[in-house]
Amino acid sequence: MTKKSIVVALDYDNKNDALTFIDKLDPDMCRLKIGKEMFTLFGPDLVNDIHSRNFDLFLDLKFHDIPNTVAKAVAAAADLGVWMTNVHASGGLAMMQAAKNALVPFGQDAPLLIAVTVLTSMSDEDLVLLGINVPAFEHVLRLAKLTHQAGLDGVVCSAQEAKLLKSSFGQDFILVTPGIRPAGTDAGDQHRVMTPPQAVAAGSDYLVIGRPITQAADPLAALKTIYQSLHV
Ligand SMILES: O=c1ccn([C@@H]2O[C@H](COP(=O)(O)O)[C@@H](O)[C@H]2O)c(=O)[nH]1
Repeated sequence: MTKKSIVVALDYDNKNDALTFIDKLDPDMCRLKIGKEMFTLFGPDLVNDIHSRNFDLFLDLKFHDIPNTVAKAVAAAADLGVWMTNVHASGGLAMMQAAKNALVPFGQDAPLLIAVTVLTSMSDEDLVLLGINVPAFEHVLRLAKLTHQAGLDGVVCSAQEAKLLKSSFGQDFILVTPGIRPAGTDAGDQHRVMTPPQAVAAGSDYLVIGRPITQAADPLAALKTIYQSLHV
C-alpha cells in the first residue's frame, strides 16, 4: 500500500473553507480530489491553488459523452497537470479508447486515467430499475473488463469488488474506492461501503474519503485517525 493511499474528497461549497482545511494537511499524508461541485464553482483556478500547495489532485469529473467530446475533455484535464482523472465506463469501449489516445501527446506527464464502473451509491435494487438484472459486482466486473480492454489505468469501484477485480486483472490495475466509512460513521447516500482497513485488505489502492473527514467535528483529527488505522 502506498503511503498516500488516502484521497480526501473536498466537496466544499466555499473555497476559503476548503483552502483553510488544505493548509492544515501534509501532502505526504494524502492526496486530494475535487469533483463536479467544486470545479463548477471555482474552475481551473482552484486546481492551480491546490497544485501550488504540492498536492496530487484527482479531477473527478466523470466524463460521459461521445468519444470526440470526452477525448477533448480528458486532454483539457491533462493540460491542468492533474494526477488522475476519469470517465464513465458506461460511455463504452470507443469512448474510453479515444480518451486514452488523447493522452498520448502528454507522454510521462499524462494523468492516470480511470473509469467509473457502478457508482458506490447504487445497490442491486437500483440497477434493476435501470434494467440491469445482475448483482452490482457482476456489472462492475463487466465494465472493468471493458476498461481493461481499452487500456485505461484502472477503475472506480466499491471496495466490496476489490478482491474480485484484483484477481481478475492483476495488481497493476488501479482500484480507486469511494464508499469508505470508518466503523460507526454514517453511510449517508453510499450503499456499497467498507471500512478503511477492510478496503486495504481487499486490495483497494486508493481510498476516497469525503464526509467522514470533512464533516467531522475535527477533520484533521479524523484524517489522522484513519491514517493511523492503515499504518500501524
Ligand atoms: O462511485 C463513486 C464515484 C465517486 N464518488 C465520489 O467520492 C466522494 C465520496 O464522498 P463521501 O463523502 O466519502 O461519500 C464524493 O466526492 C463522490 O462524488 C463516489 O462516492 N462514488
